[in-house]
Amino acid sequence: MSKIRVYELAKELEISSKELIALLKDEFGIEVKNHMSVVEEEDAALIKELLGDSEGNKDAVKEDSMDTEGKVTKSIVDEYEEILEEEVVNLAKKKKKTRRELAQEQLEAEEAALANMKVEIGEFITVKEFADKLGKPVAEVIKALIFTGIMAGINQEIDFETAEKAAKRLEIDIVKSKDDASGISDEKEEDLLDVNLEKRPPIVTVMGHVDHGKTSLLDAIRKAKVTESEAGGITQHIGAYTITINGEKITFLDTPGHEAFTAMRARGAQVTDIVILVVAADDGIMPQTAEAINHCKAANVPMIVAINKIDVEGANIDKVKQELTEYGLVAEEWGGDTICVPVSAKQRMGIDDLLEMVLLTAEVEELKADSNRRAAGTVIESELDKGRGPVATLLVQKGTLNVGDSILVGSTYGRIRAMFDDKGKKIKSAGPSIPVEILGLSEVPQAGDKFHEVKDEKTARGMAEARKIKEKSLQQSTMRVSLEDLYSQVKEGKIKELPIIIKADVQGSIEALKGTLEKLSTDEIKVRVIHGGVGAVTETDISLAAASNAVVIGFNVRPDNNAQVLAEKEKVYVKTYRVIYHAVDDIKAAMIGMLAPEIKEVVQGRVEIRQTYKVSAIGTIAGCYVLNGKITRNSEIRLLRDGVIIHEGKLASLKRFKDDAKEVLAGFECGLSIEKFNEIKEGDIIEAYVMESIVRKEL
Ligand SMILES: Nc1nc2c(ncn2[C@@H]2O[C@H](COP(=O)(O)OP(=O)(O)OP(=O)(O)O)[C@@H](O)[C@H]2O)c(=O)[nH]1
Repeated sequence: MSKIRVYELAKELEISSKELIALLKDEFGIEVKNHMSVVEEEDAALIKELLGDSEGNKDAVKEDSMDTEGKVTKSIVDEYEEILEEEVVNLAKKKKKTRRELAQEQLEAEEAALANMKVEIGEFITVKEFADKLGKPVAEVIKALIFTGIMAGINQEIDFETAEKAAKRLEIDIVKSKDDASGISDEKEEDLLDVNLEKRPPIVTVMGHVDHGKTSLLDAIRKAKVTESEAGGITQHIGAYTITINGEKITFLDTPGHEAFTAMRARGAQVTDIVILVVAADDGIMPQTAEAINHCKAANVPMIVAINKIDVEGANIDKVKQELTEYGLVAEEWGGDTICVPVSAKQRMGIDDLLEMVLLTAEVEELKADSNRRAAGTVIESELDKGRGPVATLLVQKGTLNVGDSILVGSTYGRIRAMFDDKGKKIKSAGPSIPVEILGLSEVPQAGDKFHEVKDEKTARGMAEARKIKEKSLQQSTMRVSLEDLYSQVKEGKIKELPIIIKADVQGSIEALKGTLEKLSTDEIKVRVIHGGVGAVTETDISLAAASNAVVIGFNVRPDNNAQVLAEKEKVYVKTYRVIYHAVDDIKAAMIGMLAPEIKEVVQGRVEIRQTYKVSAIGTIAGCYVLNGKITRNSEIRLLRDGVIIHEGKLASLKRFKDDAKEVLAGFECGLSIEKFNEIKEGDIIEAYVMESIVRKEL
């Protein structure tokens, strides 16, 4: 077996023999005596590979080009060879396997270490700090950022996602650090901060149909628990309050109704632990009760039913329980698991029982939080006060919030200057489930925004600014589920369920659609109707859809104006049909990725009918006002009464004063008549639209 001498190898590797001898010993476990010792060719090749010289051009090394240490006479060389060769070879043979293995292991370990060597960074970092962490020149990092579409200066803060994209270009892996100096990380990492979980008070929202007694019940609860000394002088100060019963606290959110609840949820904030559903015993389940039930179910929040107004003549508790069963809520006393408590908000009857049930439910839910960590929670309400500046009611959900703390709230920030409790009393700190009013924010945040305590105001400001930039780009890119991309989303495993909200002109259609649609469920995707209701598609439906990532299907009804605006803002997919099987076909096709090319309807505007005249020769002529957009002579139109489609067709005439008009814009009056249709009434709305043919993208 041919061998190579240490000095020859050292020469090839462009290091000194001394260095090589040390390297052989330390890194490869090969012990050689001096520069004249021999190294087996195989080992030498491996060493060369590891040290970067794969050529292994040992022939180029000549004896007379030895390094300084190699200036020895031939006879000494021979002598050494004679004495040592056998020894070294024996040693090499003995160690050969181990050495090779060792080298191989070393190589593998290094590769693994390289693969795992990820740079940790927090949620936000300045470009300079980022470059330092990556060990790259700032200019190179800025260049990488530009390639990812971000123009950033050296001191500008970038968020983790942006950093990740830039790092990818630089072929460096980064991970979000667990110990983020800013104090904010994603929800999962947030949970890591919860070390010492203790019981916390439940947060309760009251929902129900109009006039069933939500406000009265909240009043009754508040008054029942106000101590004698407080009575009279205390008016509630903020949109949430905490009461104490049997030494235990309960926090009530004082914005009754599911609109606020769902609007918050659409913003990603779920603060309510338990919902009290108020149903008047003399009225039973009404449309908004049903809506509330569906909203709670969609949010997976436990409900307690308060059967109210039991003092009223005609109150029928059993009838309410019976009606509840139609919504899958079976009273406990009937063998189900829905707690029903008969109460009278007016007579203050049953209030204590109700509160006890709330505590019991809270117990079962095991509501916990760590009060010894930095604070986090949600904005309940906010306003700009002339004298005090931005004022916000915050619900602390984790940790303890103190006066002087710096917080990041949505895309605004501040340092808490003053803090008040629900009775307007100045306080210094607040723990989990406690609502407080705070001063000191730079701007008014939005209800539903989350807040986080951060290490200082400077960090808070930097992060708020970075969030604003991010929000802008997000606004352009957020897309909720739509039928067009349903199939690809299912295939990519992004969704496993298609929640649907159905609005129709009659209850029968809802039932029919619900049954048929839910039967379309496959192993890959479950179709689930989360809410159905009679009437136009409203803002509440859109909020629920946004909160649940649902699509809205209208049957013979249309979205009202506000709903249309909100749907556009929230990017909720709304589609209306006039034939049930068209809706079913569409969903079926979307699920298997076979949506046919369609003619898409583009709404042009809405016109309000203000007056009608009957002209015997022509029929009904309507005096109108264009509310928004425009109407054109050739528009397709549909006539809506209370959101329900009464007629679809074309215009017979469109006039401005006496003259025929091609189009009339928002803010102008016009006269019109409808082809073969005379039943126009004051207050009706005409929706003008055109059909545009769009080629659906291949799914
Ligand atoms: N007899 C009787 N009347 C009640 C009771 N609870 C509420 N009411 C009355 O019912 C009416 C409606 O009560 P509210 O508390 O305003 O109902 P609400 O659900 O808050 O109504 P909105 O805020 O309009 O949605 C009021 O006239 C109350 O006085 C009750 O237990 N018994």
